Amino acid sequence: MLVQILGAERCIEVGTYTGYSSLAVALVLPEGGHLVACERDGKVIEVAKRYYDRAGVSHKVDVRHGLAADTLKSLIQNGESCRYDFAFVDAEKKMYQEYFELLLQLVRIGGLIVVDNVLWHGRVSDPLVNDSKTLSIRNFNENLMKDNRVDISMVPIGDGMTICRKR
Ligand SMILES: C[S@@+](CC[C@H](N)C(=O)[O-])C[C@H]1O[C@@H](n2cnc3c(N)ncnc32)[C@H](O)[C@@H]1O
Repeated sequence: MLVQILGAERCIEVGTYTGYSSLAVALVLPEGGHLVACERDGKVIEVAKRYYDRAGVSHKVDVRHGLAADTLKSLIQNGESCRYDFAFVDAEKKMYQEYFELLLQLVRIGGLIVVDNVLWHGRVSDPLVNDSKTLSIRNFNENLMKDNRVDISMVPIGDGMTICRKR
């Protein structure tokens, strides 16, 4: 829905797994739309590709096998800064701040970066839970609150999702 409301044509997904959320994006992209799907696990990529084929959206999805941060850096190096409308982050939790910094370069002003699992099953608000993933997401959330490069809205449904709009 966010992709449709935004009229997005160029999107990025960080963490694709078997393709559920990327398929949701690809299905609402216009025919000439483009989704870069970042995934490190070759086996799940094969599953995702089967679903893209079955849904008739393979021509819209550019699957990049490898570490997502490397893929995002290569997009920046290829001159694609500010050329994306929408990004969805759903991969390695300890890397959220780094993904966000890279995506902030790739997304245009007014574009969205949507970050999944920001409540981390409630652990971020429990001071007794201090494992490394929880700390990373908690710090990421705290940084985002003070970040004047974006407007944010934390949506407390499911495992929590923060919508960030680049200023
Ligand atoms: C929660 S799943 C993604 C689910 C998917 N977005 C969906 O909703 O259908 C997270 C995925 O991120 C991938 N992943 C984790 N760390 C990664 C990294 N550093 N680079 C690329 N992919 C990564 C995992 O292999 C896994 O498939």
